[in-house]
Amino acid sequence: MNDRELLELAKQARGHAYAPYSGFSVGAALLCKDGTVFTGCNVENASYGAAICAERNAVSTAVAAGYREFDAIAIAAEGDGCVYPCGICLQVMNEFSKDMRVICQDRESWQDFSLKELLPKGFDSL
Ligand SMILES: O=c1ccn([C@H]2C[C@H](O)[C@@H](CO)O2)c(=O)[nH]1
Ligand SMILES: [Zn+2]
Repeated sequence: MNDRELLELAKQARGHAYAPYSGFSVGAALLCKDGTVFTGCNVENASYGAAICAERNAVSTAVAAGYREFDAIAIAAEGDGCVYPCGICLQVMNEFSKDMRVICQDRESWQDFSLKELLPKGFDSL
């Protein structure tokens, strides 16, 4: 699974987004170290604070299936330009795979970051 293919799965997942309040649909595709892929979309709620981002949805789905080691996550958001994961999602990724990569759609292409680059000093109580 290369970055382009992973991003394509993120775009497909974006089609399932439930975002009637923000109107901002996001999809994510999470590549596990063994090659398994989990996807997620943002799911909003009438109680706005109950919304979950696409990235955390994908990570939670993977963890619930017994996967905790991730290689990369691709993110496809609405509109033009690069959308980076929010701080909470970065922190959640940091919990499981500090060395993972973050691939953000940017128009017809993408940008590739390390998680460390986007969250240089994540909280860790261990
Ligand atoms: O990286 C991001 C940024 C935002 N959102 C969602 C949360 C909310 O539903 C909507 C607007 O912030 O987009 C994501 O899923 N991922
Ligand atoms: Zn988030």
